[in-house]
Amino acid sequence: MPLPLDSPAGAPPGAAPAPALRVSGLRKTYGSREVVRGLSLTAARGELTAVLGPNGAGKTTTIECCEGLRRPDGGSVEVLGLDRLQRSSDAPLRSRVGVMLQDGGLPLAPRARSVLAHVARLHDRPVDPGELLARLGLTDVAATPVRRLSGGQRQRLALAVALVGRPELVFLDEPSAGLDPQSRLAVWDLLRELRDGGTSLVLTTHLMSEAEELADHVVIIDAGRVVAEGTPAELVGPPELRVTPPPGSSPAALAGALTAALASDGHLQVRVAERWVAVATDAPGTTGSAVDARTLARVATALDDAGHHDATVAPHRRTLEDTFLDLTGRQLRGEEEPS
Ligand SMILES: Nc1ncnc2c1ncn2[C@@H]1O[C@H](COP(=O)(O)OP(=O)(O)OP(=O)(O)O)[C@@H](O)[C@H]1O
Repeated sequence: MPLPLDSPAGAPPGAAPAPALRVSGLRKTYGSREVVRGLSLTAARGELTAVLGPNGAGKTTTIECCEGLRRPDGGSVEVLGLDRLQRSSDAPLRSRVGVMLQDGGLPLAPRARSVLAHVARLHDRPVDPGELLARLGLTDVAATPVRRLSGGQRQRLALAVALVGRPELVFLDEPSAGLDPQSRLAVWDLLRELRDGGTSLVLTTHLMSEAEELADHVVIIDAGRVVAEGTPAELVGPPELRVTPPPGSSPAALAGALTAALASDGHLQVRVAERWVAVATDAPGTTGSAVDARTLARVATALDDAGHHDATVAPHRRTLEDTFLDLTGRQLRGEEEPS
């Protein structure tokens, strides 16, 4: 059932509005520990921006500074063109920005329907609460007190609360954490629909699949700093072949042979990893997720010519996980990926 979630309230007419969010040189210290260390990012209007990073990277702290819930120790935060650090911005932003907190932040005693209806009444042009509950699969528990809802149901109610005022910009902190795969896909569909209707969304996640599936722009953070940003395709890079030497042989010798044999092709890059050699191609037209047949044939011939008949060659579709590993030497994931 499509919901009239598009055309956010109060979107300014005319050209070139300020970005949805602009963070510059953000710093936040807890005690003597600086957990956000000069972080800068921009989220464009009408796009879904994902702030991706491992547990403890500083995602929640950053987003809470953007929501006005935490005061940074340094830097600036501009939300929909307004200085978020000025108290005078609180009132104008309240109706234009939706916030979904990581722990839900919901009152526990009232029924789910009453919570949403109450928030709807605070807005000029709310989405119909009943439709929103239905869309998020909460109709059956509409009369249930919040304290009796499951974790996933509370999570979806918190999302409904963030969306009911038809905000121009929505901040979502780990929106699909704790959801079963079916609910997660329903939430993803809703977020895509909002984005397609012109709403700006900024979400934090440590699920690389969530960032890859949903985001127009991904900002990867680690230890309080931005380590890379771009579209998922830019960050993931071209597809590659993984050439693995037989057990006991080092990939370095294989990489040397492949580098020499493929040097004449400026589109092929050879990179040695711990257990394999990666060959990537950025030849024009390589936009798919698989290495083309010509590159595969070139690599096979190069291996034969160099006498490495026992190496195995397999295509590898890179993910943001690979990018994070390349950048930091560590794994990104800490939670199960959706099936
Ligand atoms: N109120 C606080 N007081 C002290 N330390 C804090 C506080 N809030 C967060 N931290 C610490 O700051 C660091 C960054 O936390 P933050 O919650 O911002 O990271 P995160 O990337 O959102 O992690 P997660 O994915 O686990 O939520 C962590 O080491 C955390 O323990």
